[in-house]
Amino acid sequence: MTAQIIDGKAFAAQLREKVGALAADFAEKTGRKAGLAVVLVGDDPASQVYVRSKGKATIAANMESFEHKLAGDTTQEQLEALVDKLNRDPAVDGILVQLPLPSHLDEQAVVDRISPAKDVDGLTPVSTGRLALGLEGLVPCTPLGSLMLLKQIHGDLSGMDAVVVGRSILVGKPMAQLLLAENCTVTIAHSRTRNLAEIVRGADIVVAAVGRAEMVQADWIKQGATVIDVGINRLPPEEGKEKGRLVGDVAFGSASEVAGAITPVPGGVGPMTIAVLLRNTLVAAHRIESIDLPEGAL
Ligand SMILES: NC(=O)C1=CN([C@@H]2O[C@H](COP(=O)(O)OP(=O)(O)OC[C@H]3O[C@@H](n4cnc5c(N)ncnc54)[C@H](OP(=O)(O)O)[C@@H]3O)[C@@H](O)[C@H]2O)C=CC1
Ligand SMILES: Nc1nc(=O)c2c([nH]1)NC[C@@H]1CN(c3ccc(C(=O)N[C@@H](CCC(=O)O)C(=O)O)cc3)C=[N+]21
Repeated sequence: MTAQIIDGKAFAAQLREKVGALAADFAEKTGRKAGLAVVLVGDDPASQVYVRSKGKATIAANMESFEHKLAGDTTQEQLEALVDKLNRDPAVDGILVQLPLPSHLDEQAVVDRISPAKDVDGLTPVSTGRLALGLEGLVPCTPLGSLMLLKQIHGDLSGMDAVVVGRSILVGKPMAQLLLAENCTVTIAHSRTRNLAEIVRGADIVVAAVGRAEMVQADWIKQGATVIDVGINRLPPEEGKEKGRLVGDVAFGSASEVAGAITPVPGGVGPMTIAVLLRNTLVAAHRIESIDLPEGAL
């Protein structure tokens, strides 16, 4: 049996369509488009993939896109000054600072500076705290997009055993919170975990968010399990090619012989991240303007 390939690209296109229509209504009601500002410092490869896909999708969804590409040697003061400016800018409803930042910068200090009202990445202490408390708020895009895919496949996730590999503030931790809120029994694994293969083998749902090309092997996967591959890794280019292939954190070819359902890379979680980012920007814009979104619209 080969696994169902979860078509994140198609699901994301549907979500972007809905967001785009609601964004057009928003522009009509307020006389302005919802705006998303993206800040990229330096040249992290996964971030470059992200920026490229994002600008176009934002415009196509009837929103405004503001891109700020800063040099790798940008100072903490310069970056914080930009965040302050975006916080004050009435054309900006969402602020996303691409992570990781170059190592000389204090990531948490930059993130803490983002106005919680514009925190479309769900990374500020206010957003993470609200998620942990089960209060509504802006939820990190990749975990929320991954959850949408899981719910589409399974409906109710209650009682399922979920293993999240990775515990970053951007993916692993909020993913675990969302699965817990869906009544999964959640295990969070990381670089110090012993017997990783064995732990993953117990899972009905595996979320791999590590950043290591094809690390999760087929014989780690329980027969029929659902595998969500968050990883975006660029392999070294083959002979005569300029760019290497994009692969996930799961050995897709062999794992898809064992899994019940699996997301591909590309075409899985990545497009969902962008669609949810647009959704979050629209949600933030409505809150900023004190306008209700239609009930259950997104
Ligand atoms: N598809 C998408 O939309 C997105 C994709 N990504 C991609 O997802 C991946 C993860 O991103 P992110 O969470 O930000 O990465 P981070 O580097 O912040 O976190 C990686 C996590 O993996 C853990 N880890 C590292 N090595 C191992 C190992 N050998 N065994 C078990 N755990 C390990 C780390 O453990 P420890 O905490 O102990 O160091 C850490 O918790 C990257 O490839 C990134 O590019 C990210 C965001 C969105
Ligand atoms: N603050 C912050 N938030 C993030 O969400 C964030 C970040 N920083 N830093 C970088 C990572 C990476 N990331 C991706 C999102 C979508 C694709 C994506 O659309 N991928 C396409 C591939 C497109 C192509 O092939 O070029 C796909 O998987 O199908 C990739 C990568 C978000 N990240």
